[in-house]
Amino acid sequence: MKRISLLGATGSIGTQTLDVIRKHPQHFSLESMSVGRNIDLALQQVHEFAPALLSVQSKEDYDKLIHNVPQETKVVYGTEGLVEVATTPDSDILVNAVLGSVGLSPTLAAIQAGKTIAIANKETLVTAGHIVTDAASRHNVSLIPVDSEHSAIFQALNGENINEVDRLILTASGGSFRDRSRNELKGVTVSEALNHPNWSMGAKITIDSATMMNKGLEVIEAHWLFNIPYEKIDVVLHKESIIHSMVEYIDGSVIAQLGTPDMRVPIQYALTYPERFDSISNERLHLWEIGSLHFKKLDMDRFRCMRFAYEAGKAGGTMPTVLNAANEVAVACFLEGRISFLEIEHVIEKALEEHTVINQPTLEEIIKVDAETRAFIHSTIK
Ligand SMILES: NC(=O)C1=CN([C@@H]2O[C@H](COP(=O)(O)OP(=O)(O)OC[C@H]3O[C@@H](n4cnc5c(N)ncnc54)[C@H](OP(=O)(O)O)[C@@H]3O)[C@@H](O)[C@H]2O)C=CC1
Ligand SMILES: CC(=O)[C@@H](O)[C@H](O)COP(=O)(O)O
Ligand SMILES: [Mn+2]
Repeated sequence: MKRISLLGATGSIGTQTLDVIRKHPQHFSLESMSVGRNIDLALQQVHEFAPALLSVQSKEDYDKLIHNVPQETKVVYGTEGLVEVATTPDSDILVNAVLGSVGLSPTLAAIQAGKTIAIANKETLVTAGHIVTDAASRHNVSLIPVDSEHSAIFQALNGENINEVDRLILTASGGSFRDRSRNELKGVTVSEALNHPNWSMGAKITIDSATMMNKGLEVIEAHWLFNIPYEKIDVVLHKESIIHSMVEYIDGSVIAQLGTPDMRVPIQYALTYPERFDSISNERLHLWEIGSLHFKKLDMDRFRCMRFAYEAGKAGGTMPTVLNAANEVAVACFLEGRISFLEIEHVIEKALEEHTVINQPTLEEIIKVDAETRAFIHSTIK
């Protein structure tokens, strides 16, 4: 029996993690969970899974909830609440499926507590990759990827020698606007942008897919998870999202991982690794039904956020922190209808241009740069 702590239980990855737990009750139990603002769903989840600990985002929601949860469930809130969930003494593994760089402090706390981490939350690795990976290696903690591309690479690296890797090849669907030119991006709506062709995901990552910032964040995530230089990480457009990513070795062999687009597969693999359990879904990959798979070279002038991400990653230090914070705020403003789709990349570019990189930043410096960048974007947009 593996006892699980789950950050972001009410989200897309969070609810699919609960599907996996529900499918294998003899193997998994939910020890603790956090939510943001979706208190109604949180209550249902608490009644179904009976975790010992629940964290909510605000004191206000804590006050509302405290009398509605069973006595066996302790309720906490805020960043301290996230940290308490992440470090639950009785849990074996943390699934980090919270959204945004708010995931950084619970991740670091979990590492210090020696917890294995199934990591979906990419913003944490982008904003402070060197701090997270240094801490994980010092505490001998495994970071098991959940993101579909990184799970694919993790599987393609299984049993191989990392020194014999020539390159990592991440696949990108191209997102909601993959068939439009830059000119055709003027005036696109939020609901068009939220219409991802292959995956059903949370709003922020769906917009990131449309701007291609998602793939940019994933390049930086791959750099930190697999310790591979940016020059050896490529992205190829693959509109079907069937090949989830590939590793090319020095002898020219390419090992890929394929499957239908279903996040419950990589989530479950992260929880069962190195074993595999029965699939949660009956749907199998029938290549004859798909017929053909397509691949295209990535155009960095069309998808400018890809260029920003490579440049920020290569610049290193606090540059990826700026990239991430600017993107988080810009996407939130787009979702609120305050800026246009193309303004997302415009304000991110401004933030990157304004920033003077700090090399090997401390955690305090990262937190400060994150806050300053958010303030800068808000003032730019105002
Ligand atoms: N969805 C997917 O298929 C994939 C997602 N990822 C990554 O996983 C992470 C989660 O994505 P996804 O599940 O789509 O996101 P969602 O928006 O669907 O869910 C986010 C979760 O985090 C909670 N949350 C948001 N902000 C806060 C906060 N400030 N404090 C506490 N809790 C908060 C939300 O709570 P509530 O809803 O209650 O407010 C919700 O439980 C992201 O980093 C994403 O890039 C990676 C690969 C695939
Ligand atoms: C499911 C998943 O891992 C997402 O990150 C997905 O990859 C988004 O698809 P694209 O970014 O390729 O559009
Ligand atoms: Mn992904």
